[in-house]
Amino acid sequence: MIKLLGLFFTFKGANPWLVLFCLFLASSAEGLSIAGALPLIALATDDGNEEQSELSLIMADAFAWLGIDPTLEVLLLIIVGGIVGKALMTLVAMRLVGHAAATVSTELRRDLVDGLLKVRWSFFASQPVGRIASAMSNEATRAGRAYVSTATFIANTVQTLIYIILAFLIAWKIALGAVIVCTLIGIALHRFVRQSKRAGREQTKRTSEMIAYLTDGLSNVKPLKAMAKQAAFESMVDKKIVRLRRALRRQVNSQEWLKASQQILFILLLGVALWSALTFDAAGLGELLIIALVLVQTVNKIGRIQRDYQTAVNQGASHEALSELSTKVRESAESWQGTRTPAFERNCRFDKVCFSFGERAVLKDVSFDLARGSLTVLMGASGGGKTTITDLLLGLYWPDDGRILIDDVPLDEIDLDQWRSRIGYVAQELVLFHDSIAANVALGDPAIAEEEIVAALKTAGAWDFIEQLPEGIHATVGERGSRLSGGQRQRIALARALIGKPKLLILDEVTSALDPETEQEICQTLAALSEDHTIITITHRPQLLEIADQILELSDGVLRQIPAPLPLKRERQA
Ligand SMILES: Nc1ncnc2c1ncn2[C@@H]1O[C@H](COP(=O)(O)OP(=O)(O)OP(=O)(O)O)[C@@H](O)[C@H]1O
Repeated sequence: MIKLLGLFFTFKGANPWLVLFCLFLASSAEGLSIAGALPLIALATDDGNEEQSELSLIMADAFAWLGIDPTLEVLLLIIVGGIVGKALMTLVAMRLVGHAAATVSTELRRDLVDGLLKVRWSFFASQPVGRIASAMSNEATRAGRAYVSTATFIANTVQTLIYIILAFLIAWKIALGAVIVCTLIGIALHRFVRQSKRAGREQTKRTSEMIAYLTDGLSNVKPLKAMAKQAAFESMVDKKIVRLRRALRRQVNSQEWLKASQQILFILLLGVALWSALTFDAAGLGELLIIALVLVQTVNKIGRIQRDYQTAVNQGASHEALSELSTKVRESAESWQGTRTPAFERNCRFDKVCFSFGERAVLKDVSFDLARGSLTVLMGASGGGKTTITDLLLGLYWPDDGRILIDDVPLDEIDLDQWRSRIGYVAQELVLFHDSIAANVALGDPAIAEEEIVAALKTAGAWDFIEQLPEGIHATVGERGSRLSGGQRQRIALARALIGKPKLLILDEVTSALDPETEQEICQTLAALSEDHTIITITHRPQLLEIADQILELSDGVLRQIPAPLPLKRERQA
């Protein structure tokens, strides 16, 4: 709760003091209407002889000072005006809170996305994507609600404090008794608040687990359907749904138990108080009404504070979880000291590079050169470390030993953003966005013109099939590119890599899903591209080997060079 209060008072863009001021005005307006009710009760019950409360005396003085006669109409106007004023000022305050809450959710989401895009590559190996999806959707929304609940808690606390002051002025003994008994009841019922907090944490965790599992399942829906494994998947999802239901039930139970227990204990308190007043004091009707007013309002307001507190801590669990994830993301941020601009005029060199994943040594003293304008084919057994070499080249991992040099400048002295902006990359696992072909090629860069997209698609050998689509480059590719064939996806991914006119092209199995004819076309494209670009491609396909300037084979972490057949490029140049 302290964190939520801190958030309320320190969140940038919110206006907590203005909110508090509006709430203060709202409570004062309500106080005015209560003060107006006292003479009205006296008028209605004709109890002019009864002992006047402190507040009644203050009101009488105020009327005398203002020169107003406290007639029925004036008093009704004060009561109604006070309540209307309270409603309007509360509306202003809670609108401010609502806007701030929306900003809280937005900022948490932005903060998370910003952090995620800066995070070390290895972070993604340890986090299920669905966990992040859940944080972005469910947790951010609940965190915004937690802000509103905290504001409501503060609003009602302010109103209750002001009300208690008034209650003390009306009938201090009854007010004091009510505050003491309500506080004791509050302490006794605090276990329901703790339960709700635990249920909130559980709910956040279970929702996150369920979304993570569902996201993974839906990206594997084809094999699940193909092998009729939906039932097994469904039963796993169902288990997660049931766990979430349990957490939700616990939350509702604790909320309802608190409400019901408060109502029972408070009505008992009221009953005992009224019985005592009637039995021992023989109070008049007016006095009884005042006792009832003070008691009912005090117990209601104190009870409401506890329920608001309960809601805030329940929803605050999501804010807590999201903040923890954001901190983890920030702590995993990628950092580099390099500031030099990579020229890449001559070559890129691996110099005795060693790399391990934990105990597993993946690369042992790997050395090779990528000469500018050459095409290198990297081959070797599955799991041998080929992708790891390209990951090291991208600066996603760093060598345990040895160096990577760009024109003799160590990679760790180079600004990695600048280096990566010179690279075109096609990953082994092709995932396209559920968007148009154009958007998939431009990757959201508005500076890229349509003609450039078309040119890149033509170079990548994708134009033939796109031309036949009624919507052309504006056709949607479907979820993860599901409306396209594997080969069509590869060609779009190649166009995406080519669009930035990169100096270095890194292609991980870029022709694996192509028919021999298209592969031949792509090989010719790559051979032509390698006159201006440097290309390193991971493959096992013989066609690519035929056009390679250099063939490297990785076996047991050791790299060896295989003599390249007469390259087409050299043939053409001859
Ligand atoms: N994030 C990681 N954490 C731990 N081990 C990893 C990680 N990534 C890869 N490995 C391990 O490193 C080794 C090399 O993986 P890499 O992906 O480089 O192989 P590859 O030659 O590209 O394989 P393939 O041809 O099957 O794509 C594998 O044994 C793999 O299990």
